[in-house]
Amino acid sequence: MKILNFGSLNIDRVYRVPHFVREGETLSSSGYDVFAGGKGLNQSVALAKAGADVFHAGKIGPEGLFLKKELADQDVHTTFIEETGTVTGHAIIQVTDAGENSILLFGGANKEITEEQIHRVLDHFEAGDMLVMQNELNVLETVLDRAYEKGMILAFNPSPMTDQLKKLDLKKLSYLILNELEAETLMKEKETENQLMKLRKQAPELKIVLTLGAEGVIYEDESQRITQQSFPTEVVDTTAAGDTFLGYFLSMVACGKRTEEALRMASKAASLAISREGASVSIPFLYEIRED
Ligand SMILES: Nc1ncnc2c1ncn2[C@@H]1O[C@H](COP(=O)(O)OP(=O)(O)OP(=O)(O)O)[C@@H](O)[C@H]1O
Repeated sequence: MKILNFGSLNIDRVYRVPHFVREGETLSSSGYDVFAGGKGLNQSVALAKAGADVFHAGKIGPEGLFLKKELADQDVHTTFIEETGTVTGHAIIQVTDAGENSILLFGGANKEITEEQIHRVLDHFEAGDMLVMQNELNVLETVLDRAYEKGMILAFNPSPMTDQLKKLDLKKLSYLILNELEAETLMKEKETENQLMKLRKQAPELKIVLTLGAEGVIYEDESQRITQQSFPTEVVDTTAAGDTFLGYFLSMVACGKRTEEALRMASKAASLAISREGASVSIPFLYEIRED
């Protein structure tokens, strides 16, 4: 099965800080690094490192060419990444000594995807292929609709969460992969059980993957619920924990693994990513998480 990830490509500028900058405060950073990032890029890297045949579609500006190379180096197909004259999407990331992160995003070229590009890309995919999307492009619904019409399997990660997503038709999706905060905002509901109930009511056949940070993950479809505990680790940098989880989970699903196994592998991979600094560079390879 081919996986198309129509997603964001960002330059991550990571600053190490004692605490997040407060209103009116000028704070010195004790460290600075530049990484390839963006939820889209991270998820493509995770999918590829987990062994999937993944094609990334998106847009970059002139200073973002290295992002394409980084993806190609990880065996992600990059022919559907187009170049434009505007600034590449980028993120200013603060990472505290406690491993927490806060992120300021500028969409740049990620917000310039055209209808023509969508057509050009989707022409190369067919029924049974998987589409993965996050919420960092300007064209979410158009891509989802076209891919749905083609009979592709739709996996969506409502991140970052916006009001527009509350109107999304969840019935078209096969997989909804989200964290606690996203579930709370999307369903306007604090309790996990109520969130799941509301989601199921809106989309009875949806496969829900609700990640709960250190508490693990709940998977639910129309016939079963599976819970998977997280693998305890030293928290160094939580950036890309969710992206690592998603990439590993979907890659395992795409290659026919049982859901329990996919959840376990994804949790292990996310735990390892958290124990390392950075975003895409922290995502482990399959051999690192294979069980003896
Ligand atoms: N402290 C932790 N220890 C071990 N595993 C963790 C921890 N935090 C997260 N994980 C693993 O990563 C998965 C995804 O985490 P989480 O629910 O925080 O996603 P997220 O909020 O999308 O992540 P992020 O935005 O930080 O990338 C969890 O289901 C769990 O398996």
